[in-house]
Amino acid sequence: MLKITNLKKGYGSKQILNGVELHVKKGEILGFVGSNGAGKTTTLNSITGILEPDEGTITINGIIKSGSTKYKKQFFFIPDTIHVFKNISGFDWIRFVMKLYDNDQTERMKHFITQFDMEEAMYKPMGTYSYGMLHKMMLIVGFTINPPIIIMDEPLNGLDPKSVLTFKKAIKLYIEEGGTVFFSTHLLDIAEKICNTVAILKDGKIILHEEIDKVVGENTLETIFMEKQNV
Ligand SMILES: Nc1ncnc2c1ncn2[C@@H]1O[C@H](COP(=O)(O)OP(=O)(O)OP(=O)(O)O)[C@@H](O)[C@H]1O
Repeated sequence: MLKITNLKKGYGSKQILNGVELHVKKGEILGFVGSNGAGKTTTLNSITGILEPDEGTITINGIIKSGSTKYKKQFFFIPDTIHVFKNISGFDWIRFVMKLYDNDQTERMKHFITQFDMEEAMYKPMGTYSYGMLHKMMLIVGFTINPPIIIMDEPLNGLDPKSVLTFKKAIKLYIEEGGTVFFSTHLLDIAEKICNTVAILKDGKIILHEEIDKVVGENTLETIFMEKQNV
């Protein structure tokens, strides 16, 4: 599904990604973890085209990363910091994104709007949304357009407990329908519950990519993570 080969990226003289190798298979709900500053956002931004890496190859569904619509339609990205058109309503914006993806799924959109308790807010300008509401709106868009892979940077930031539950249910449905999820998080307990695989980024490389059940065993993901960080 998503294949990253020898990904390298530095800022000035500081090397952040130093040969990332990762093959995310269809059906994975991958928790992408690493310490602050490990390079998770840099990796996600390299996949989604926000950043140009120094070296490496990225493909989704066999399509090599480029600025093409074909590549962009393979994923939907939910960044940590969400910038929106402040005067446009969430509803109008979702309809616009559905057109971009050639995927008019009005009934599905209504379903997720209700599930995320956003019925009232969707008709208001996005400039009035709280941080959590912006995240919910992006999740509604992602699950509505149903692309091959949804990539998210800290998607649970700002979500209330009910929305976290809705998020879990939506992911389950999306995976059953053939989707793949790649999300970065610091919430190891939640990652352990939601994800079926985990990848740890350390010193610019993936030092572990494994099924959660296999890696955790009698331990917790937190313990394994600390062990791998040599803490
Ligand atoms: N535009 C930039 N210019 C210079 N350095 C940068 C830039 N963007 C990121 N960095 C540095 O690259 C490193 C990796 O940053 P990145 O945001 O990818 O890490 P992260 O794993 O997502 O961190 P966190 O978990 O804290 O969000 C950090 O040391 C950061 O300061």
